[in-house]
Amino acid sequence: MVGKTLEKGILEEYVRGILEVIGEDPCREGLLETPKRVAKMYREVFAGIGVAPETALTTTFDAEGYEGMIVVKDIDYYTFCEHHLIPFFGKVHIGYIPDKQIVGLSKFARLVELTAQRPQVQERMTDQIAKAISNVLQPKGVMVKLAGQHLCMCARGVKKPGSSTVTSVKKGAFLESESLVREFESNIANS
Ligand SMILES: Nc1nc2c(ncn2[C@@H]2O[C@H](COP(=O)(O)OP(=O)(O)OP(=O)(O)O)[C@@H](O)[C@H]2O)c(=O)[nH]1
Ligand SMILES: [Zn+2]
Repeated sequence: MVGKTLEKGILEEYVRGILEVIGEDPCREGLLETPKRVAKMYREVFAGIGVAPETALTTTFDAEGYEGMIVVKDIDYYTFCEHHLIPFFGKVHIGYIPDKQIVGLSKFARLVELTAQRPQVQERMTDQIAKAISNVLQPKGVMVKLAGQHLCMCARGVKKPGSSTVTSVKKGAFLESESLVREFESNIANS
């Protein structure tokens, strides 16, 4: 984890260095506390590095024969693009069909948070969420969809603020049944 591998003060020094090389004066009043704040922020937003996504999925219950689809949608996420270290953010939608186990609903939001707390690409984050659910619950099927706005495409570079990226991963029954995919899509479209 970030806090463990970085000696105290090193991150602050690096941030001060960046301020210097971009032509700023790290000693001016407005920037004096900035290295400390940025170091604190990095410890917070990258706290998931080295932590297995599966660890978010505690508190499982017996499915008690429930055979329907469970959809948790519109889970907000904010993460950092690993190419530019600026945010991308959006919504996660998760659907699964349990076999023997279900999980506490809030744990999906915890799973999303944990996968977001590391430098990411949207495809990998989608995959990590689907794999963790698959590994822990061994459901009949799972589908995960992410919508993302990448500041590296909006605020710099190609500068296309309206663009968004959609990624999805299907496992098990969702790979075999178009109607399950349609049910998932219609659940996330309707509120
Ligand atoms: N597939 C994928 N690409 C991403 C993601 N986040 C950022 N990228 C892309 O990563 C690429 C990095 O391209 P490079 O050519 O190495 O970097 P760059 O010169 O800064 O590229 P531009 O963004 O085109 O200015 C860019 O095309 C980004 O749009 C992501 O989550 N998934
Ligand atoms: Zn980027």
